[in-house]
Amino acid sequence: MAAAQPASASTDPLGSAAGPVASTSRGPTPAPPHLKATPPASRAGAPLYDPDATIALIGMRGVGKTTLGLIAATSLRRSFIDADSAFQTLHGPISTFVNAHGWSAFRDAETVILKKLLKEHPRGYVIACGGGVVEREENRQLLQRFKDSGNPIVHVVRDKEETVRYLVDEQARPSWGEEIRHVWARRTPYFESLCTHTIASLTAYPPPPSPQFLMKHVETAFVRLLRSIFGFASSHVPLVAGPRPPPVSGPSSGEYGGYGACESELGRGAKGMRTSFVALNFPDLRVVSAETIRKVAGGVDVIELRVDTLVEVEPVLPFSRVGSPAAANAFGGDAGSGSSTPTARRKRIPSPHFVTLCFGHLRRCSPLPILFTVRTEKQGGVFPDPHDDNPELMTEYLGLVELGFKLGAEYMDVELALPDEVIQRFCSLRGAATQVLGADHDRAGKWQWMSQDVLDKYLRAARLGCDVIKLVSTPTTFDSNLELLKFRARVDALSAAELGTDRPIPLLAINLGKGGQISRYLNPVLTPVTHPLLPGVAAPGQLTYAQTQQALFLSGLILERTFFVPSAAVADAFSREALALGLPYTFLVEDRLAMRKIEPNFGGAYLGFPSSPLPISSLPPDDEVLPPALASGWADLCVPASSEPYSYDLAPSPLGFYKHTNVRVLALAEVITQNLSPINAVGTHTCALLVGLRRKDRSEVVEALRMVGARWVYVLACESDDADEHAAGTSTPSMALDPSRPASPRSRAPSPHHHRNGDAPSAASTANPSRAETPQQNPNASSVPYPQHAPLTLLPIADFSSPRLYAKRPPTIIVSSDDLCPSRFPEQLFASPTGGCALDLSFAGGGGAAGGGAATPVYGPGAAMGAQAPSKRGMLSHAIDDKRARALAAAAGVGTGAVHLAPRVVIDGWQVLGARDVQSECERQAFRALTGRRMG
Ligand SMILES: Nc1ncnc2c1ncn2[C@@H]1O[C@H](COP(=O)(O)OP(=O)(O)O)[C@@H](O)[C@H]1O
Ligand SMILES: O=C(O)C1=C[C@@H](OP(=O)(O)O)[C@@H](O)[C@H](O)C1
Repeated sequence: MAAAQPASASTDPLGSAAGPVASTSRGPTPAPPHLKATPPASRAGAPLYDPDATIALIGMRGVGKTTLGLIAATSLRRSFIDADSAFQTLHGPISTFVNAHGWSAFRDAETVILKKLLKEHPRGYVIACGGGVVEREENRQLLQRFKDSGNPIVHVVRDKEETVRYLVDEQARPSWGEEIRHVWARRTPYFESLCTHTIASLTAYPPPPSPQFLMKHVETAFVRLLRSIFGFASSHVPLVAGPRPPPVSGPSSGEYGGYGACESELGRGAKGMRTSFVALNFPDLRVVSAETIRKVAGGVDVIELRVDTLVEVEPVLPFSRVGSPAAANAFGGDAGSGSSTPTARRKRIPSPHFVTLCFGHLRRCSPLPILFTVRTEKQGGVFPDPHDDNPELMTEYLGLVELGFKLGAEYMDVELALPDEVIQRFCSLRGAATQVLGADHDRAGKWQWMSQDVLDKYLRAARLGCDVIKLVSTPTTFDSNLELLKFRARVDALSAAELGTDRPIPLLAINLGKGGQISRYLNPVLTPVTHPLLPGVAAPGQLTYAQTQQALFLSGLILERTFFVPSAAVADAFSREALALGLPYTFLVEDRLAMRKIEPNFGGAYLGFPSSPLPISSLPPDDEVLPPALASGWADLCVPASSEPYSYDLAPSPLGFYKHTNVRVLALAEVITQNLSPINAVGTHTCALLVGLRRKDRSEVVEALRMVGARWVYVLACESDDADEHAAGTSTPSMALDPSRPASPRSRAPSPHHHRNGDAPSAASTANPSRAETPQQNPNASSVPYPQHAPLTLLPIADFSSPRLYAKRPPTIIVSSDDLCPSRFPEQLFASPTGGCALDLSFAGGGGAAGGGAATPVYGPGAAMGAQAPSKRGMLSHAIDDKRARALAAAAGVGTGAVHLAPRVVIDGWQVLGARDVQSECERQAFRALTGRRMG
């Protein structure tokens, strides 16, 4: 196989030949000659891809293209083709073919197949290409044309060492007859330049109890990326008052209950419109624990990945100048200076591979949207300033910024010092997935906030298409902070004609340093904050989230609130959390709803375990009932309906109206999603079984299953509800719950008084995700993910032996309670070869099983509180234990005994969850719904 040459290292990552780029130091400059002029960028929001466009996956051997391709196809409800399998169908095993005919013949045949696949399946498919497909110029051209005709190409990236280890052990694929690292080095530039998107294929860490969950996090991240680039969902945070986009949700997205951000429709009342992000400046994110990331992100809406502060360490090759002064420098002075031989050195600029893995790790650890920032030195960052006489550095810089778009960062920082054309070009890359935050920093303290110059900066950024504008100055006097406030008022008063855009562009404006701290906490849009666990502040004057909240409280901009919770344990855990976040909130265990009448600072009430939820028929008629409560018929959380941003002059309305929801429905959906392995991602064939549930549990679980996207639900020995009666009355064997038909007789549109201050109607904005899906972009598309009205069909059965139960695929979701369970669970119920999620509500639970899934109460209130839910093992978990014991005994060749395995030992893909898992997730959801902040 001839070694093809990689794309020239000087190729412009924005798509044309490299050339000198104007220095960023002189502010906006004419376009560098090599950057094609682009028409003014349209605003973010429109997807760049047809909703049905076929996706191609490329990447090295063994990185997970086939595995992820299957997952994507299942989740997006498309067909999947593996190009290697297509080859084998035609020519037999690849190894045999290569051994008999050589690599060149293999590549010829591969080209024929690739051409055919890309030509014949431009829509509705996911195609995993062979790892060596980029070796041939002809194939690269085929892929380039495929990309040019509007198809996404995703580069799958896995840790280099891990992949090499895997490939060294792997015997099935034919040998290249060449060092793996050489092949890697040659192909990587091709993959990086051909792809439109990049996904980090990380392995779960710590290792999950079941191998089926090794790639659960990648599945969630990958499906999230695909859904955002096709415009099916968005995790952007509402930054200005007004209508909100539909929430992120849907099968396998793992993000039920609203946005990836901490915003929740209910909690917004207590939080107001202020948003913030935490600036992560760890040198190597890959080694930061998920727990640390969760803690530092407590309360904030967005996480910033500071790419310029990342430090990549690479091995020093034997022929490098070990021990030389240069090597010592490279180690920052603490290596190579003595007699010890250095084995690694710091790379000046992190590689795309390293940045991709850091980004993937962040995705693995947090559902929050990511702001991707490559800050240059001139703007207060660490990335060496790209100069016009250093085109290679400029190419690296622009390449790193472009990588953020490819990774699907929700927000991309683009420095306004770049020329117009470059900014517009970046804006044209964002599609629906990304918003551009144009940033400019006055490090020298020259700006006058009320000068025309500064206004012009804002107007230019708006004209170029930025979605958020960040202006940062260095104050010389305290008055500069007052000037900044006036500047904000001036911007707010701009007319559409002056702005040149159809909507206001959110402004993040702050002053640096101690003298500017007041401007930080008063800033309403995406205030950057730090955290004591970070290596240091990312910019002078940064405050912690808790400090900003305390300062806002002292300024009268956050009001004290009293919330009512069901137990002392919950009150204790929530109070500790509020204290850590600097919130002036009190949590009391009192007689629930009655308190809202007499407590002047009433912020909300949660009626979780051991309280009982309220039937919605008992709620005051003018209160608003949100979909999870409306559909299930039960409400377990309420907050004042008023959603004004809180302020000293806007009193809360304790005697006003209230909004009610059911956080248990959200928690059930979350627990089920997090505990289904990727291969069981909910699809058209997913079957669920409900056994022995009381009316309330049953209706909550059914609603959660509908949110998750389940289609077929068997119901055995459950208390009936209206739906059953309806089904019995019409003697239909199954009953499709039309999402447009409320499951409860109580159905009303929220009354107008709930939507003061230009807020979107909350029922619409928290509408059940399956209803809120918006695949309308192309109603004629042959395969549109997540049909808007995908019905959930209830299939009543009389007992476990009902032939109906075995007519379709075996259930992969089983929810049971011993209360009404008629008999023992037969083993054949667990026939799903890929296991499933067993939720036994009569079982306390082992604290979640999905390796870091949301149901794992290793942190937060669930862990602290220790649920007082049922302590015995329920019949469902017993049955799975017995099945495992029999399987183990059979494998060991001995008779079965009463072997009971620890709940976290999973040998067959079945994840057993209990009441405690649901309860701790309920509490996380409740904290978020009450306070508007995610727990840290
Ligand atoms: N991120 C990952 N974590 C754990 N295992 C992985 C990961 N990516 C791939 N694998 C495993 O490596 C093997 C090769 O994956 P595969 O999808 O066939 O790769 P490719 O199609 O890119 O050659 C499979 O057994 C897969 O489960
Ligand atoms: O790297 C390569 O040259 C190859 C990779 C394989 O695809 P996968 O990456 O899917 O294993 C397969 O096409 C063939 O063995 C050649």
